[in-house]
Amino acid sequence: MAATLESSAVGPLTAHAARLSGVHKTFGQGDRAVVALGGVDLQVAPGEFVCLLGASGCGKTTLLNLIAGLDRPTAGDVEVNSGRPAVMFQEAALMPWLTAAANIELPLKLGGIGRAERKARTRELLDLVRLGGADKKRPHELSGGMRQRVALARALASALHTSDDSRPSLLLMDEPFSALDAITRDVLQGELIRLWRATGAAVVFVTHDVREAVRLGERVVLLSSRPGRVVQEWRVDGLSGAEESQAVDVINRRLREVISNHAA
Ligand SMILES: Nc1ncnc2c1ncn2[C@@H]1O[C@H](COP(=O)(O)OP(=O)(O)OP(=O)(O)O)[C@@H](O)[C@H]1O
Repeated sequence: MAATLESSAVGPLTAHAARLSGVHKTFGQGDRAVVALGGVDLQVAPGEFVCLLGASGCGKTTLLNLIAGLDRPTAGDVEVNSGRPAVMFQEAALMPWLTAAANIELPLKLGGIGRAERKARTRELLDLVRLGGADKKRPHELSGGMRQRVALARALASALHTSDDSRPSLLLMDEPFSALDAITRDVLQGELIRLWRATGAAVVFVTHDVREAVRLGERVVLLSSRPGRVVQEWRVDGLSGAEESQAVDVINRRLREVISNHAA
């Protein structure tokens, strides 16, 4: 993929879309302090697809918020070498009064892109997420899966078109498919892989579903709970069907160990 090949030309100092070094995050103070992250080191290469996996409450969302610049670490460094990262959440969070097309167009408008280019890019993105015929519909007229497609197109609009072209795009996804039924989730996972290949954006995808992490990611990063730390990583790209099932078993076992250690 082009973005992967280009990464070697970027040079060692900038060969990452995001880099976290010794990141700590504590909420509150004194007796009530919650150490959400206790020293996280993580690098995401340009164009890489990384899945963050962990039990509920282990700090996945906190980590994503830090990369997005929505919050600051208590200690450590978060470096992001991309345009403004785009974020996609579990709920589509669309503007209810705007059509599907207008929701996708909004970040382009806010990014100061001219009307003709905006319309053309929106049309391309609608086609990319296979919603060409639903452009004039408002969110309440769409199914949950369609709303997530609009949210995906909007995130891509924001990641790809407000970023300075010399820097890689970064898409941050917080359990974006977890509220969907199994069939719609399966379809959208396939779409996401297709879009990721087509755009070359780096993706950090948060999930607590091991199967989803292995299917989507090139790398799966397991976090421990309270404090959240990187426990183990696996490369999971290019696996055959049987190897993929094996990886799911191994990672599931390790996830259960991490959860039971925490509970003990
Ligand atoms: N603003 C906040 N104030 C206080 N505590 C917080 C705040 N945000 C998160 N926490 C705590 O930090 C820890 C990590 O939360 P976070 O939402 O990042 O976990 P998560 O892994 O995303 O969870 P889930 O999978 O359930 O969404 C939790 O113990 C949570 O209660």
